[in-house]
Amino acid sequence: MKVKLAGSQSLNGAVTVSGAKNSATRVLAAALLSSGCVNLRNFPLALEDAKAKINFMQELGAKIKINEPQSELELSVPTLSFDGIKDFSLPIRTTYLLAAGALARNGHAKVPYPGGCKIGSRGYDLHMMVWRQLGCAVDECPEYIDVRGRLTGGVIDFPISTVGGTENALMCASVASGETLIRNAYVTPEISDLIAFLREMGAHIVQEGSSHIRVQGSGGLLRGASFSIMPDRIEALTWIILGAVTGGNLLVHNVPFETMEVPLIHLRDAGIDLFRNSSTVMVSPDCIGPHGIQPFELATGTHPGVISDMQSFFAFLGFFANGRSVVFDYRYPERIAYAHELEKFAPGAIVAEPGKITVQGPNRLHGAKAKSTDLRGSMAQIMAAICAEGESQVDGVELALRGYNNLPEKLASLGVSAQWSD
Ligand SMILES: CC(=O)N[C@H]1[C@@H](OP(=O)(O)OP(=O)(O)OC[C@H]2O[C@@H](n3ccc(=O)[nH]c3=O)[C@H](O)[C@@H]2O)O[C@H](CO)[C@@H](O)[C@@H]1O
Ligand SMILES: C=C(OP(=O)(O)O)C(=O)O
Repeated sequence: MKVKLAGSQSLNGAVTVSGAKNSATRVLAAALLSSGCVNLRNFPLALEDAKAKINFMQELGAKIKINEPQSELELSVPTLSFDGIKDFSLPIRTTYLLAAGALARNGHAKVPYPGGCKIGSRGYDLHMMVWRQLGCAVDECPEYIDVRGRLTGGVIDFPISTVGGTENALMCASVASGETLIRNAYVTPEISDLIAFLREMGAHIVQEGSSHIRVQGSGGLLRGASFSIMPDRIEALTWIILGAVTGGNLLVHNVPFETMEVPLIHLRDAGIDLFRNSSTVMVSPDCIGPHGIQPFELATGTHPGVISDMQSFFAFLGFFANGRSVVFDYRYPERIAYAHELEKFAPGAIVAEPGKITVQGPNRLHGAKAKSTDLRGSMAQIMAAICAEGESQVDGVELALRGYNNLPEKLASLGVSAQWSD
């Protein structure tokens, strides 16, 4: 899929941040742990990743009713089995979270190999460790990972901060029999959302300080629940940065400020001062200080810092800064393919080396034809195309649609002229 955009556009009007991809896709899988009915609100139904997971879960046996106008879905799971699955190619990352529900019911899961964005080495050994530590046998078959056994409490000690590993451990431990201790757990805002949902379903999860979690397993399925997905901090940051550089008057609603303090401090240091109340921010030319956008240097890493998924938006912001900005990424040093495509809008402005992106500003961006390489990179290219002088085309934008709910509709409502086509 591609998008053609007329350049030099500003964003005007109001936009509401949708439910977070990195919470919704996890909570959806966690709903498989319930023997009752689960109602999910503020659910980003248009996300490609959500749609792919919903389809796969329906093939497994989940009954899912979608209420599109209300952004809600209702789910119940009379039976759950991998036996009828013919095609195990699932393009999303969090396939491993489909295991817990099946293990709790049948003691057996066939987990599609994890997909997701190609942003560097993305192992799955820690997931196998989780299942093994909780008493299961794991076998890497050609098409899927075979996991078999009765989930039993144990100790899981993560050697690194892992989002997916912590999520998998929490879900498996919640339905295991006995107690599980998760050491060096990594609790992001989206994982706090997952914990809140698991607790709504009756899970006994106690956080001991910031990195130990103790779970008293239920030894079986959990109860039904109703839950509202938290707003997406990455989407919120995207709108704020795009609004700041395009010079329109943009009101962004449903901003989870408490989850993005550090990224906002970096924006303030770069000369972008925001007018905000508890969950809304006004972005307009008045936000930019008298000396324009200031060059900056930052490193992405773990929360509460700037996370790797925000890297491309800061690189994009560097285009407009009065000098040289540097963005380091220690978690995904290979996440630079997009930068070569982004540079097409300002040839010579970006130097991308593993772990380090240098952007020389300020630039007037020119219309270009770019190719999406990953979700956040694709979005940064769309942002550049909106700002550039002249027409641009960004190919492969289904990658951006993996993580931006109703993106074409939201851009159109803000006055951005764009043609989306296959
Ligand atoms: C800690 C961190 O920054 N996590 C990011 C990671 O989450 P995601 O959940 O994809 O990855 P993890 O947080 O689990 O993994 C972090 C690191 O550990 C490695 N790893 C992970 C699991 C495993 O079994 N073996 C293994 O070696 C990965 O290759 C990666 O380098 O990518 C997502 C998509 O960009 C981001 O939203 C997350 O913020
Ligand atoms: C890379 C991302 O997601 P995933 O882990 O689903 O590939 C992302 O959200 O930027």
